[in-house]
Amino acid sequence: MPGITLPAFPDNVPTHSLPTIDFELVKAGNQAEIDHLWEAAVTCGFWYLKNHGAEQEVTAMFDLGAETFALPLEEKMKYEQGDSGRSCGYKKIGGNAVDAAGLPDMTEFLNVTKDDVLAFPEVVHRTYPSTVTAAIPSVVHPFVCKSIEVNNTILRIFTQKLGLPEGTLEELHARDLPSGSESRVIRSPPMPGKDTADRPMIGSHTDFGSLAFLHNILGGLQVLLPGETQWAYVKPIPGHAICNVGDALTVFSGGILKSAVHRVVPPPGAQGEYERWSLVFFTRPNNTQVLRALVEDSPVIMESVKQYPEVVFETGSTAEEWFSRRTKYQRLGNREGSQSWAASRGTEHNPVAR
Ligand SMILES: O=C(O)CCC(=O)C(=O)O
Ligand SMILES: [Fe+2]
Repeated sequence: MPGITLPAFPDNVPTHSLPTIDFELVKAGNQAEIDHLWEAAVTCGFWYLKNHGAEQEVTAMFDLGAETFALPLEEKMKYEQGDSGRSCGYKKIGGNAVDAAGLPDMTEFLNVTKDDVLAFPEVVHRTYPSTVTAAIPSVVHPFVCKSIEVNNTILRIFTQKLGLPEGTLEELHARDLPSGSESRVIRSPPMPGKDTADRPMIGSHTDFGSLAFLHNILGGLQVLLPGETQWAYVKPIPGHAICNVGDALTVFSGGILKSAVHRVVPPPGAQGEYERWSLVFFTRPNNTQVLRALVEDSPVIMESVKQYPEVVFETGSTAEEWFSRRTKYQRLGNREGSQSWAASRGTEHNPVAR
């Protein structure tokens, strides 16, 4: 729970030493830091981001999450995301599978779309619990705007580094066009002494969209970096966000940007005695954008695609269809066997993304 003293992250578990990028330097155009960011994105697909300037907005979102998750389950269920493939709204603990066998997840989610927040009080996709509605202007809107600023700065750099015409990735993630971009607050109950491999709380996955701007307090996030076979934790560092590349950027870039597989397991050591909270802003492409490598727009991407003849970068899916399919088949309400898990997969099978 935010605001109380928590045990330290243990020093005897395998932990990634991810690169740390200074957002202030990146924003100011510091070439060495921009190169550092690029290196992280094309190797690990994960990095820490410091000096992002969103601390206050993050704290306010955690408070809103605590207020909302404290509502009676019956009230929260009035805003359930449902089985149609729509992500926005509430997801109860156990609503999703974490593996092909259909083991239920151990997290509750509150997903609020960028479109509903920016258009408020107009409703674009759906309504939310009263706590959220009351806080959209003062809490959710500032968090969404800060997150968009951070992620769009990164997209601008990727556009340049990929040799794409100016504005390309920013236009594919337009602030004012409908998309699956959303903020997510996550809470998991304490799980003391659980064997981590047996009991993921969020199953192994690649992110469905383009970029995640993640804030977590306790450990539990584990990443399988490209080319590695051993899971290792990402240790939360106060004031540092964790950023990662999702499937859509891997596809647009013809495999240059890496969408790494990750999962959430119970917090390690004494941290397992506590509730785990995290907050994410996901930037996802415009709904109508087809997910395919941008080969016509960049010789660098064209070359990359040629290097991976076994990988299909023509998904034949719009961003909306991709997102909806993955969301839908994770839901236990849609489960018909292990093929449902397979239907929820993105680039996890893809040797470039791994
Ligand atoms: O809670 C975390 O640390 C990660 C959550 C995550 O990977 C997701 O929601 O996609
Ligand atoms: Fe994720």
